[in-house]
Amino acid sequence: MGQTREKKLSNRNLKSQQKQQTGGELVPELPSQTQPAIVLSHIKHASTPNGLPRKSHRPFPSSVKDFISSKRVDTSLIQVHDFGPGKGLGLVATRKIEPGTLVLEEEPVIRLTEEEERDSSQLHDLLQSRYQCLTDIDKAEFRNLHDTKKTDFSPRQSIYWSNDYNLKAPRSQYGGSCLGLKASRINHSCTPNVQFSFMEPESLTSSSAADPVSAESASEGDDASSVTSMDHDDAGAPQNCKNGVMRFYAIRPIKRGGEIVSNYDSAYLTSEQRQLNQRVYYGFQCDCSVCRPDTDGNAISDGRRKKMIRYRHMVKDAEQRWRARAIDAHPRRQLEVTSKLDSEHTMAHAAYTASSPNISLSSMKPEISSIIETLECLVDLLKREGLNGVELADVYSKLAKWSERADDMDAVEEWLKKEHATCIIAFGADSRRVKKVEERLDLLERSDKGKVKV
Ligand SMILES: C[S@@+](CC[C@H](N)C(=O)[O-])C[C@H]1O[C@@H](n2cnc3c(N)ncnc32)[C@H](O)[C@@H]1O
Repeated sequence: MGQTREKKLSNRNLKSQQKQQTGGELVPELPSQTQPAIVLSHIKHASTPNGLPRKSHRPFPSSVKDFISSKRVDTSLIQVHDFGPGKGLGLVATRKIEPGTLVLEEEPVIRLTEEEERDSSQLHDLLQSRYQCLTDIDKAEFRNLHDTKKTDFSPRQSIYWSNDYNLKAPRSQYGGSCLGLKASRINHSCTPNVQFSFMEPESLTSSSAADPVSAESASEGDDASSVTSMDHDDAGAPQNCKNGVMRFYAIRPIKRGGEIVSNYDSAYLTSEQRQLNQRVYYGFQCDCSVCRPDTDGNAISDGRRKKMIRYRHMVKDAEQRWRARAIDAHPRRQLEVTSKLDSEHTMAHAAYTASSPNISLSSMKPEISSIIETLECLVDLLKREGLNGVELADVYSKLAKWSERADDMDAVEEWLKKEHATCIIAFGADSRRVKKVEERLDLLERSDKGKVKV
């Protein structure tokens, strides 16, 4: 059934969607080096390491160490390559890598919570003290990392902000950022072939060692975030093992010698917007296949991205209208299957029920169908752009939610299954997001595809 529907969806005429209204954001943007690079001077690299960067000798907190060793990441899959002046070092595949392969997993050597990041007066001292805790080998590796020479910052901070990954997510208790010595060598592409995710340390000790939902899905329809594409587990407080684990899963086939690339920014930007961000924040000009100006690839991709942005706005607007109506009509009576597990968002997800006196399903059906079609078009565009990671998973999640609103429980199951398959590839079968989708599928099964009363 899935195949047939998928085919049907991808053949839909996109034109009708273009006429619809626009709105806000959908997917939280990806890993990011968030601080602006004001001036870029010549970047001096460490001499090219032979093979992978040296293994960190920093003692891992035990649960992190056990977790990482239990994953058996094949560290021979990637090696450092020098791309020369400008781009500098990067990671390349030593052999063909299939989607769903865990390409890199490491504990960040430095982690800052959002609260720590906020206090700029303390940041210099804080980073200095975190740096001082590193082993001599890690200190040397840190000093050799790429430095965009951010003029407003001390040298340590400049290196940190040139290489950190943003961990902000709507439901993350800690947020902030982190820096991994190996992950820092991953270059950017607007069509990434790996998906970044992050596991808070407490999730590593639980039986379902897991990670979180993406910032996008964590907000379930609250598309305001622009922090993209993370799997983020944030329950409980980091105590003994405070740094968590960074993971990068292949989301597209990577050929032998192919570069490992992640997206530093949102996928929902035109090439002009991306280039501006890259210049201002990261100090480079991307020359990936969809960025090279005056090429067919660039023009086609830009056309798709513009539609993606518009459709995402349409969905966000519809979500806001839905919530406003649902909360007015019936604040707490029912949770949707697709969001039942997001207890924090109970109010926000209170939705239409047949018993609701103020909303009639029939009056909303045309709007619901239109949003479902818009989301289906978004799936098609994301696939054409090769954006097979969190962006795709998040749109499947929304399709399940809107299908439930349409009372089409067969479709809910179908979309949840697609989200499940996508998340296994992008975040790993043991990820928290995969577990959450499995719980939703179980719930659906148990409720015999009916709605679940709270
Ligand atoms: C996190 S570092 C990545 C590793 C870095 N190339 C190195 O030598 O360590 C980010 C920096 O790498 C360079 N970079 C990353 N992606 C690039 C791309 N697609 N094209 C050109 N330079 C890139 C930029 O200088 C950017 O500020």
